[in-house]
Amino acid sequence: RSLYDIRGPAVPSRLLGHEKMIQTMKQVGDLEFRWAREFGPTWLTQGCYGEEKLWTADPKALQYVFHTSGYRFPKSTVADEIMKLFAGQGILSASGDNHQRHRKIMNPAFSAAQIRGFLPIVQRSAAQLSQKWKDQLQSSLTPGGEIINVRRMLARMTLDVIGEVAFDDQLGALDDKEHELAKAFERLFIDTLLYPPTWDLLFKASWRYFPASIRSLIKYLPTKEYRRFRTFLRLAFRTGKRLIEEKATDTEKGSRDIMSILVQSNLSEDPRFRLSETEMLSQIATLLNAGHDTTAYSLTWLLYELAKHPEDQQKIREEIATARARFEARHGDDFTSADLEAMIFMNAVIKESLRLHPIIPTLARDADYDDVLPLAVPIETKSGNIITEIPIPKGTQILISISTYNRLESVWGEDAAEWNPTRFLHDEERTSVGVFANLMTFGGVRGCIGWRFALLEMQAVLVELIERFDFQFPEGVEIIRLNAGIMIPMVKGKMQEGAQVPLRVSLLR
Ligand code: HEM
Repeated sequence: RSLYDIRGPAVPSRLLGHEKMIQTMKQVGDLEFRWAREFGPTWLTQGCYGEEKLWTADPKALQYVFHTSGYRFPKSTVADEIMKLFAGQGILSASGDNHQRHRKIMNPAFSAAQIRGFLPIVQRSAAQLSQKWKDQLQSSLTPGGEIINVRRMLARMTLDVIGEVAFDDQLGALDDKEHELAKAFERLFIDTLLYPPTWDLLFKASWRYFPASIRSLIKYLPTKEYRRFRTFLRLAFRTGKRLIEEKATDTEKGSRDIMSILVQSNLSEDPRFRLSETEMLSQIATLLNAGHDTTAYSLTWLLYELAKHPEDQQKIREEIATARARFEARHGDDFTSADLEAMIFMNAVIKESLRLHPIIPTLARDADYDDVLPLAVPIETKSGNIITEIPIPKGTQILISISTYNRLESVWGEDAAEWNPTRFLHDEERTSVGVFANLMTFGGVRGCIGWRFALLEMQAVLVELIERFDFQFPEGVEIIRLNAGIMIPMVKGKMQEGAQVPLRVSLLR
């Protein structure tokens, strides 16, 4: 027990350690923020069966785990198996050389030039969403706008967008209230990962002791959580099969969608390293999943913050108006990605929202070797020593608290817990585009492959919505942030209604 000297909160249960309290905490970050204040940005908790779990939000430790050490910190067994449950055998759950093989085949589809080409698709879908809200508001008899759960239509819009950019397919989720795939996504993580029962905590903690052959049976468990994952993946694979078949018969288009490039990239690969059919289907499930809900939730948090800060909303509107005037003089079709990039204040707002609301608040990694974790912020151990590095034996479970890192005063200043987009206007490094990659995913060998696209989508959708609508935060509503692996916004007291952010939306033009 080499970590015994690291301080951490008192253990509430010998069997469950801190696991139950962490999984049932009222809001994302509540416990971590408190523990980071008490122990510094690195501390120790106990998992089930007395396992040690090292938590860190330390900048140097994060840099080491995600960047310097390459593949030495693979995803934890539980994270890995959960990814398999909702995304099959794709890039999300591949590790080491296998991950490199997946990434090499996928990379060409995510180049900056390729992504820029998707802007008109995003702009079209954003305009379609905005038309829907406009119709609703124009037919409404309520003066002063309508209360709209912005999360719902944003999720449908981003699903349509990923359908078109990834597969050149019209999924039609915005137009169809009963859309099968959109509905299957709606509560997926709430039904499967939010507030896991005690038996499931104990069960998951045992996975790391099972051989892979036994773990491959997890998906067949007859409980409602695992059944839900199963039916979802079956639907995603069915959709994937349809998309692949349509692609096989549709030879004329010379499509530039992500999947077509991926297929070409796979075919030009040495046959020994090509993706198999199951891996290809898994990649489709992955793109459908990672490529839409993440952006939809991030956009939802953005509108939430802008509704709470009308002065910043107005500033963005003015920035867009100035850019629009310039652009009209130029007689372009619509804003280009360079125009979106040049909206300095809007981009600062996007960064600030991603910082305060990282939709993947924690990442779980295991040390694959005996190692030494370096720290930027020294911590005091139980025995009273001040240390700047922690020796960690192979197998150590490490939880990276992104939500805590994003609010560390040592990194962000005294107002780290507060909304202040101007923090990103001050220095060169913080205003650069690369900061987005860091804020979303920390980069490294397995950083988010879709961050450039997500950013483009957030920029284009925000421009469309802020130009046309005013967003206000309704009185008497409190939004809470729940952790279902992904951070879900819900209305306090109305959790049974699922993910939502209701805002008062009114039409500007
Ligand atoms: C605001 C939106 C997004 C956020 C916050 C986000 C966040 C993340 C994070 C934190 C990871 C790392 C997960 C881990 O290490 O366990 C990741 C990986 C990934 N993301 Fe995103 N993502 C977003 C949008 C997208 C989009 C739009 C796509 C696809 C079009 C995408 C595809 C992926 C893929 C394929 C991976 C796995 C990469 C790998 O393992 O090499 N993401 N994302």
